[in-house]
Amino acid sequence: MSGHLIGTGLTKRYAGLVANDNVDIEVRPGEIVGLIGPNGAGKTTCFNCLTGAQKLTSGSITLDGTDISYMPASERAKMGLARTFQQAQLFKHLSVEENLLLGRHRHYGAGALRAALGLAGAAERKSRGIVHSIADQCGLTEVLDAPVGDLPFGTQRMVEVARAIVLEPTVLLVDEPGAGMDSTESAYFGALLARISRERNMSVLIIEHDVAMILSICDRIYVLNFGKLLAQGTPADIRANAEVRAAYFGSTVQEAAV
Ligand SMILES: Nc1ncnc2c1ncn2[C@@H]1O[C@H](COP(=O)(O)OP(=O)(O)OP(=O)(O)O)[C@@H](O)[C@H]1O
Repeated sequence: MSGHLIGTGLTKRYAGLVANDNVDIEVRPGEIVGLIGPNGAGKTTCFNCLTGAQKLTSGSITLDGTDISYMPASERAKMGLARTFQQAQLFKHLSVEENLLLGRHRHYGAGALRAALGLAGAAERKSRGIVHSIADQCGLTEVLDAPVGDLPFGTQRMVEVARAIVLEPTVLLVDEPGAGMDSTESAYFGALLARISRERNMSVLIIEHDVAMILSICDRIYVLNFGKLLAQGTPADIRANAEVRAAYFGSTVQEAAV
């Protein structure tokens, strides 16, 4: 089974600061795994190292048994590792369909671009078919023709997820999708993401500050604090962990638990 990502001893140093300090993290095939921690704990740095946007200072990463530690980001993406960004990487004036076709074009060449321009051949039709089926899975069929900038914020976040999924990844890294959403939107988003993950058999690693959403959708959770792993375990383990409560949750976890 594919979609197995393992980071071992991940360490990233900036001048005078260790943003990730010997972090071991694993996402098994089909799992939804949360990565949480206070601001500045090193979560996005961890994503950047896993995807290849930043070079590790030390440590190693495998994807389905292949060492990808020194592989360029584009190669990792071709191997099945995709991500979303905290600031969505979308063209606001283009339609949802055009954004998804262009997202596919970045990795699959001119076929998708020709499809975006309406120059349909067999490859282009295939790209368009895949984009439509992913849009459907992500609940975006009704808004395919709408300019992304006109859509509600939560829908834009789902377009960002769909833009990553058009690469047909086996592992998707989702960076703080709930930022700017209220708790209802965030819960809806989390439930939809969990369903997409199950339907596509796609592993997910998600950074999120909305603890209630993380506790409800994740199989396992890692907690980072000052660049180090503070705890890991099931949602029940994390809820019960006194160190996590003290360092991070405060009363939030009690609210989330009820
Ligand atoms: N390019 C960089 N150069 C120097 N320091 C950096 C750089 N990027 C991040 N840092 C520092 O590394 C630490 C970890 O940052 P990171 O963005 O990974 O944390 P985070 O947990 O994702 O935070 P947030 O929840 O606020 O997004 C912070 O102290 C940050 O200021």
